[in-house]
Amino acid sequence: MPARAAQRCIAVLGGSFDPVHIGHVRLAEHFITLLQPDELRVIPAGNPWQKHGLQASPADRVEMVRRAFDSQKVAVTIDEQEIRRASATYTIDTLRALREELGPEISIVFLMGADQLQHLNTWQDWQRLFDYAHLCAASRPGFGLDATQVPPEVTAEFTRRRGDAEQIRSTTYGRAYLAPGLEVDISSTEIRALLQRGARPDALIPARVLDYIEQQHLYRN
Ligand SMILES: Nc1ncnc2c1ncn2[C@@H]1O[C@H](COP(=O)(O)OP(=O)(O)OP(=O)(O)O)[C@@H](O)[C@H]1O
Ligand SMILES: O=C(O)c1ccc[n+]([C@@H]2O[C@H](COP(=O)([O-])O)[C@@H](O)[C@H]2O)c1
Repeated sequence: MPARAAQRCIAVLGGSFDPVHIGHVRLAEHFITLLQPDELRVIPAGNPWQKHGLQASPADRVEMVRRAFDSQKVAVTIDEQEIRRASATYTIDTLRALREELGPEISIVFLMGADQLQHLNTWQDWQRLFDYAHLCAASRPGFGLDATQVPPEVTAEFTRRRGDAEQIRSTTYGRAYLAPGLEVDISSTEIRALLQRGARPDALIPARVLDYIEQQHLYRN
């Protein structure tokens, strides 16, 4: 199926979100500003096979994500498909399901931070991801986007497929985009450690997410 003109554009942010933080929100907002999508689809991972187990339950992660993305300029959908799927979470399965659900005339744009770009070549069927979606990656402190930090085959694929924001918005899949300039030095790992020590990382997490963490006594041990 050749890429065709897109009627609408959906930006997709997948993640463990254990817990969701301001880095995730800023990543999404960066691409919302750039691409002006019609919808942001946030997809909490069910069973992220490259991580060593998650601390919060799927239900808690879904509720935290709901709270974190409750005031965006675009429509936001929290999509629980990966949580419903029992098997390991592979993005290729998710994008295939999204394409099936949305049909051939929607631009699907999968967003990620540079840490994931740096090992994209280890993802299941990573080159086939472009058969279903565009891929956009943003910088992250400690993780650059340039060829010295990204595996050569990933850099080659992103160079070959490079598109601008308008091409990504207006075609359905197959392009790549690198966004330097996002420098939000926050990670879930750091937040879990702070919470475990009894700190209150209110500058790192949306207020309503921190309220939920406290109410539910999450990440205390
Ligand atoms: N501060 C950040 N800047 C840019 N991208 C980010 C940032 N934090 C997370 N991301 C991206 O968001 C997606 C989901 O990340 P994830 O939920 O694993 O958070 P994390 O902070 O990396 O978690 P952990 O510390 O547990 O590994 C990934 O594509 C990741 O690259
Ligand atoms: O498809 C894969 O093999 C794959 C490998 C690693 C990560 N991902 C996806 O990348 C997104 C961010 O993952 P993480 O581990 O940073 O939370 C999330 O949607 C994961 O399902 C996907």
